[in-house]
Amino acid sequence: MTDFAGVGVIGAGAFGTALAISVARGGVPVTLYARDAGLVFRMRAEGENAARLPGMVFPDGLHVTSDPTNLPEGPVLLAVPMQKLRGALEGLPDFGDRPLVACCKGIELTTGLGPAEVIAARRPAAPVALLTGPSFAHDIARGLPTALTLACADDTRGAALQQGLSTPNIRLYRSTDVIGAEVGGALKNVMAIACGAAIGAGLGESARAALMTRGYAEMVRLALARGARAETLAGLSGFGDLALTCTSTLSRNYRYGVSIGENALFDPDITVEGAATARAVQVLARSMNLDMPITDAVVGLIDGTLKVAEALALLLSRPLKEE
Ligand SMILES: NC(=O)C1=CN([C@@H]2O[C@H](COP(=O)(O)OP(=O)(O)OC[C@H]3O[C@@H](n4cnc5c(N)ncnc54)[C@H](OP(=O)(O)O)[C@@H]3O)[C@@H](O)[C@H]2O)C=CC1
Ligand SMILES: O=C(CO)COP(=O)(O)O
Repeated sequence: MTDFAGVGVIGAGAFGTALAISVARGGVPVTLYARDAGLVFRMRAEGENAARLPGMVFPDGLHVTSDPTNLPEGPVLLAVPMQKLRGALEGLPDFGDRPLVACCKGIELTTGLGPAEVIAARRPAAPVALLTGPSFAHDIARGLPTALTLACADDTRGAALQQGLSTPNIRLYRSTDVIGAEVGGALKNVMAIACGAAIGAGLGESARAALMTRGYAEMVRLALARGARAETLAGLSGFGDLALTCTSTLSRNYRYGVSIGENALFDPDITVEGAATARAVQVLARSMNLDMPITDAVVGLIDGTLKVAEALALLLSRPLKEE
């Protein structure tokens, strides 16, 4: 299935661990890097990542390390949260000409850049790609079928990665529209927070459908303004992930939104990419003179400057317009 000697995965969170399990099950040697040597010790002893993906037994061919120079020759997948990506790169070796594949979703708060752009800025000589689309880590690790987008500006390189990183349960579709795939993966989390808040506040399924649809319009608006293709947003990395994340209680972004709608507490240690990304997108959109009312509402909800009823009133009182 692959020409790669092996695959390295940076970040032993839920997603990095799930990807490592699936690729190794496909017969490709994988080394999973965690910065915490204690966690590496426990994962070796227990044959699983009990902290992030309990019950998912490591297959043969999956190795763990706390030394990032120990990764095999081949692509390196970066599966850390978006706002941690730049810092993670600073602590990692150069990796030469090995392809670096961003596996995170979001926009960097300090720069307005997406994950592939951050990697390209920090590692200008490396080939860069993006793996994104609708999938929960638990589904991947359980071997359930998933379809994702592998985006790479260099189509030849993208084809090799598509071939090499597809697994028995991950079917990869290829795209050269990296910006479109980045924007879709980032914005769907913002919209999932909005949908969760609506459901949590008892506004109903019709309100959720409206938010998903008008949220999709915001995704396309930002993507087109950044030079992406509209059809990318209609694919797995946009519409596909929007559909999954806005409708499933397995989504952390959605559950965070529900907690806002219910006025309930939410564990601050849980990764919720849409929160920082909503703020980053608001800044970006304003600098580009783009109208992003749902994103603005989500920022207000997260910052506590808006209650759900006030956000709703703001959205509903906007001037009527063509769809
Ligand atoms: N979970 C899912 O179902 C999916 C997640 N994703 C995306 O994957 C990305 C990661 O999410 P997920 O795995 O769920 O997050 P988790 O919260 O489960 O884990 C994040 C991991 O990143 C590690 N990390 C943070 N900073 C660094 C660093 N500087 N160097 C090395 N490792 C670091 C953390 O290590 P430590 O514990 O030491 O802090 C932790 O293991 C997100 O962008 C998310 O949107 C995409 C699809 C599905
Ligand atoms: O990206 C995901 C599904 O595609 C995971 O969503 P959450 O980060 O909201 O759990």
